Amino acid sequence: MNCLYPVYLNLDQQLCLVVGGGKVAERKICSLLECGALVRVVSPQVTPLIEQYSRQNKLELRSRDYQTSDLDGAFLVFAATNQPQVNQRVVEDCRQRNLPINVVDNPAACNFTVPSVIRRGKLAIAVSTGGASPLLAAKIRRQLEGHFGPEYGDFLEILADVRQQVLNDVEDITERQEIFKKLIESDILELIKEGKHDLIKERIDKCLSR
Ligand SMILES: C[C@@]1(CC(=O)O)C2=NC(=C\c3[nH]c(c(CCC(=O)O)c3CC(=O)O)Cc3[nH]c(c(CC(=O)O)c3CCC(=O)O)/C=C3\N/C(=C\2)[C@@H](CCC(=O)O)[C@]3(C)CC(=O)O)/[C@H]1CCC(=O)O
Ligand SMILES: NC(=O)c1ccc[n+]([C@@H]2O[C@H](COP(=O)([O-])OP(=O)(O)OC[C@H]3O[C@@H](n4cnc5c(N)ncnc54)[C@H](O)[C@@H]3O)[C@@H](O)[C@H]2O)c1
Repeated sequence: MNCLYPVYLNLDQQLCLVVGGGKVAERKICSLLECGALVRVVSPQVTPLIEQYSRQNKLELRSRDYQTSDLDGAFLVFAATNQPQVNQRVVEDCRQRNLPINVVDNPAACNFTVPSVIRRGKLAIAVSTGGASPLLAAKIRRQLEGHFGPEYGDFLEILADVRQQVLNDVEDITERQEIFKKLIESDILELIKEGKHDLIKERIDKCLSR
């Protein structure tokens, strides 16, 4: 198999279809909702959480077996039933319509897979093992969680603000790059971690001084 091509999708208001309503479907649904997707679930049975989200209108639930027309309007599709022949039918329907398909029981039939993800604000580190061992992906994710603490989220907020300011105010690209480099090499991350917020402004000003 070729190596997989990593991308980060903007799913805001995009319709994603999840076929199946068990615990694996629930995991995919939760991560889709977190990213602002519109979620349609087709499944005769669902977990209590999916049931609750349906009652709260957080997703559209079709409480029956999958049919091809459920794909109408979908941007991404997940086949997450415990019935291999149903999952296979969803795969074939998606191939016909040229829709991206993730199938939870057959990595070779997926044209995208879901990685294990660590998030710290705008920072998202995704781990994939190309389907070889999802459990190892999750273990590596937990190891990374220890290394990249919540301070990275705050640091990125600061960097994004200052970056905008620098893009507006500093015309010379080399000078801009030097400032960005100084910012990421500075001790601002440590200051956030140690709660020394009063020193941060001074450090930013120092990086901005020419
Ligand atoms: C990362 C994560 C994302 C997510 O799902 O959100 C994810 N699986 C997770 C957990 C997990 N999955 C499984 C177990 C039980 C232990 C075990 O069997 O190892 C656990 C552990 C648990 O449940 O805790 C079993 C399993 N998974 C797949 C198969 C089918 C097969 O291999 O044939 C089977 C066998 C089923 C069976 O036995 O029949 C297939 C896939 N699982 C993937 C992703 C894709 C490849 C990712 C990669 O490249 O690494 C891929 C190809 C398709 C896809 O689903 O996108 C999430 C961890 C999130 C986190 O904790 O951070
Ligand atoms: N990819 C992964 O991360 C991963 C992890 C563990 C297991 N798995 C695989 O995923 C499969 C699903 O696991 P689970 O624990 O969620 O299963 P589950 O038994 O909890 O749920 C199965 C769901 O499929 C639904 N379903 C059955 N027939 C259907 C149909 N015709 N149309 C629509 N929905 C239908 C059921 O209503 C039920 O909600 C397992 O069989 C296993 O092969 C994948």
